[in-house]
Amino acid sequence: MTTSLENYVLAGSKAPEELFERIADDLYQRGYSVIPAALPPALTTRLTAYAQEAINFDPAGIGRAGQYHQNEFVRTDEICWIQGTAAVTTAWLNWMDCLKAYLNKRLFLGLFSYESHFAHYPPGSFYKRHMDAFQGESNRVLSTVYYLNSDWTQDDGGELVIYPPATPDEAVSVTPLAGTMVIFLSEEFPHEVLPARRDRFSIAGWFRVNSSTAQRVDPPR
Ligand SMILES: O=C(O)CCC(=O)C(=O)O
Ligand SMILES: [Fe+2]
Repeated sequence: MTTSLENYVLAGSKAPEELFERIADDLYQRGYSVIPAALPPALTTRLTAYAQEAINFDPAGIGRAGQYHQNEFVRTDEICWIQGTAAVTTAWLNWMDCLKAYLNKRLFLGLFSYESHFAHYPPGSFYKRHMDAFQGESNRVLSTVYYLNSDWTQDDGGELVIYPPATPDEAVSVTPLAGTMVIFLSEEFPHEVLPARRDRFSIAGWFRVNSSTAQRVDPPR
């Protein structure tokens, strides 16, 4: 009998405490974490197939609601926001929700919601060096990237390069191989995506704190 993916993440097993602890520890010590084979392999396989076969992508833009625009000098990927309407995306959101609960308990981060999108970088695409959030301007606290590319080799390019603020010369380069998860403090780490020679698939996401005010209510995505 096959267990459904929702059950796997919701009830089939406990949250992977050891893994979550390692992420919490990395974030506390140095502000970022790179974890190979992070999710259950069956879930990674399903997410990979879903990204490559089941969704329609739109060109990505930059900036927030009012100032949103497309700029192909900065980024040339295409994206699709995740709503959790399929079993496989529900399982993804459940896993990230478990991580959110753990990080809140362990590091008192006060994370409130999580938003994420699939991304597709066709060959030659890139995302120039940027920050995901600027101090005081955004409620994005943690950035996450999860890769969905089987058999990715160094010759395929498409590395994520993150620049630790204390040691900008010691850039960290991550191969976007399926199963690798990267998490970093959104306001601290400039980063970029180098051009890839193959189609490159991933899920980019952000944990946010609640910044609802009397004027504006933060929608949980
Ligand atoms: O795909 C990646 O490696 C990073 C993507 C990214 O930086 C973003 O979407 O903001
Ligand atoms: Fe980014």
